[in-house]
Amino acid sequence: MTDRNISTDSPEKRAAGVAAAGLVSSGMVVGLGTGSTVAYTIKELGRRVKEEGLDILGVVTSYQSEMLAIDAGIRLTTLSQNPELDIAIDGADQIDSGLRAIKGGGAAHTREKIVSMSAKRFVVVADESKTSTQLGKPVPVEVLPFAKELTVNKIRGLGGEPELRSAVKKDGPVITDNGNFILDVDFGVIRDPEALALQISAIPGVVEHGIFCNVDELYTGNKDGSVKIVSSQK
Ligand SMILES: O=C[C@H](O)[C@H](O)[C@H](O)COP(=O)(O)O
Repeated sequence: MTDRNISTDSPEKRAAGVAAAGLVSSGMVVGLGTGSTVAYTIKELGRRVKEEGLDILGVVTSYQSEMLAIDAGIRLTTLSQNPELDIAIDGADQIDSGLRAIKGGGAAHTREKIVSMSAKRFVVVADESKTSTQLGKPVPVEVLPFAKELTVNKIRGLGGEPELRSAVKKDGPVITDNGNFILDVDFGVIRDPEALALQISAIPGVVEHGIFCNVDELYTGNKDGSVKIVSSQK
């Protein structure tokens, strides 16, 4: 389990998050992801708004990124007002050598996917621990509470072992920002992420899963402050 605390300092996450903020310039509409790595991007964008007069609009992906962006002084807009974003920047829980990612460790992947798919360019920021040759972490799947039993059975039919995500400081399940449940599904090593993504999406009651096949660039931060940039071959 990675540290999700946005107050704990991490040089690797900071290096990646701050470097990716450098892709943003005045006039852009920017998708602001969720989590402890992109929190550095949001804070850096806020610093540039205050100190350099950077003029941007942000579209948030969760209550967490909304609160951070407001604290940072970033003006916000909505997808209804700005359906096409110039760039979206976000973290990941795992990312493979083909830039396929698993997201949703913070249960925000549904809005994150909508925002990333609305952007001309989708950049993931991560520390080295997130990179892997193949995906194999549990896949978060947001499901309608009404459909829990059906989705659990159908996911088992795909070879996955689902576990209802429990809340830490509340009795019972995690309730997402959209009012739904999260199933964390262990599929073992995922040999064909694109195919699995389509199969999960086809289950009635699934709102969205955490497999992302639309990453354009990956910024990986290292402890020495250096950042490795990899672009998709698409
Ligand atoms: O739901 C949460 C998101 O997908 C996060 O972007 C992901 O879990 C990575 O978070 P962190 O940067 O804190 O590891």
